Amino acid sequence: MNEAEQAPLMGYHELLGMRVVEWSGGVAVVELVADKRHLNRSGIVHGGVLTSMLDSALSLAGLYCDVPGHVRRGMTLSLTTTFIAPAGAGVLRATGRVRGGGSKVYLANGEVHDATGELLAIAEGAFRRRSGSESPQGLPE
Ligand SMILES: CC(C)(COP(=O)(O)OP(=O)(O)OC[C@H]1O[C@@H](n2cnc3c(N)ncnc32)[C@H](O)[C@@H]1OP(=O)(O)O)[C@@H](O)C(=O)NCCC(=O)NCCSC(=O)Cc1ccccc1
Repeated sequence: MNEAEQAPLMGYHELLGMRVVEWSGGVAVVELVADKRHLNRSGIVHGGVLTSMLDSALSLAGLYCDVPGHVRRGMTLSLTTTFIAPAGAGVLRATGRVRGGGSKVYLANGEVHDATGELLAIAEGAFRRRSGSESPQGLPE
């Protein structure tokens, strides 16, 4: 991915500080540098931050578009997150992979690791592509 492609994809990404750092057909990787704004009262990263990262990585894994100027859009139907270990401030990395599905609905799973490689959370979900976003060519932005 080039630098332009790493720009925040949407206002919510910008708000949380998420960046898409890898994206190809069936796989997406989202990173966030957690600081004190992402922590809960116990001083660990709020589970909603990890869930947001997983929602983005898993959904984007099924929305990769290989045509410049085109985009594929989708929505989350369900997402289940399991929190494995507490996360501190620092680099967090969520990876999502498409595991199956059809032209509209797809199933994905993935996980969040910290910079040491510790597994923090896992998730699986169901997602739906918008009409016109079924093929990798997508639609004009
Ligand atoms: C849509 C459906 C799953 C029903 O499906 P069907 O039986 O097929 O029903 P139907 O034939 O009536 O067509 C439905 C029409 O409804 C529209 N539309 C509805 N919702 C949205 C929407 N959110 N965004 C855009 N459009 C939406 C849409 O135009 C569609 O028409 P289309 O054919 O595409 O042009 C229903 O249960 C529902 O609305 N669930 C709520 C889903 C939801 O809000 N999820 C949470 C937010 S997702 C998120 O933030 C995570 C994320 C991060 C990064 C990247 C990507 C995602």
